[in-house]
Amino acid sequence: MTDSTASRGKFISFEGIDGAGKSTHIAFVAARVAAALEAQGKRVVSSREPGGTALGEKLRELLLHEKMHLETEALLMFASRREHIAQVIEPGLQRGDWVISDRFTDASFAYQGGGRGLDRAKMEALEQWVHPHLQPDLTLLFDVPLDVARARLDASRTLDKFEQEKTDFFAACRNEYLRRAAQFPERIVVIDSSKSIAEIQATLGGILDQLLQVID
Ligand SMILES: Nc1ncnc2c1ncn2[C@@H]1O[C@H](COP(=O)(O)OP(=O)(O)O)[C@@H](O)[C@H]1O
Ligand SMILES: Cc1cn([C@H]2C[C@H](O)[C@@H](COP(=O)(O)OP(=O)(O)O)O2)c(=O)[nH]c1=O
Repeated sequence: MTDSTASRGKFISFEGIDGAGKSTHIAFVAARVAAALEAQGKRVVSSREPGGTALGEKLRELLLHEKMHLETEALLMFASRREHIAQVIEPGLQRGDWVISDRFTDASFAYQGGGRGLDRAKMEALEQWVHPHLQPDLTLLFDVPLDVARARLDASRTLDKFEQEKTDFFAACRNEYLRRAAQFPERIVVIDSSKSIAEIQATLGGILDQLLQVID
């Protein structure tokens, strides 16, 4: 938990390697939470990283399409995040709204740390600098075997810079995500995303019911 005051909203992040099915489930979760919050006059704020603010979306465009030094990439991810926290996440949580973010810092550990090999100590320093007192209340980690993710990606869209990476890269990202899930089991819930969309939604419904009990 990030805060003990009753009126503060909750922060949920979505994570997983590209093609795991994360985007497919965000609208479902947002609608479910919004329906539960309506009676209190609270809202769901859906956002994403990199991005989520006007500046962050410009950084996203660069990050997803330009080649750059690994450390530049990590710094820009955290620059986008800093803006996102200041403009969207913290104000939303303080209003009592629930904030749902398509990716947060676990993605930097997975992609820049695991995938690209940036020293974990540097990632931890950035995390401490940018959000020393903020963590998601819940992180949903959509996990699938690499071949399943690749087949889904190839069938669904034109690939960006990250999505064009090779199997080894995604294997390292996935390992780092799973390492983080083992390190923070109270925050990160691993969802078996090789199941059908209906089965996954049933699992998500159960997880949300538990989290939503706190506002009943
Ligand atoms: N559980 C699932 N079973 C079958 N196909 C899925 C499942 N989840 C997602 N997909 C499909 O896989 C593709 C990639 O899903 P998406 O949600 O965009 O992944 P991500 O956001 O994790 O990159 C989409 O075409 C989506 O419809
Ligand atoms: C937030 C974040 C994203 N990324 C990468 C992961 C994704 O490949 C990409 C964009 O994420 P995403 O929005 O999930 O892509 P899409 O809209 O195509 O589903 O940015 C990082 O490398 N580090 C980060 O810190």
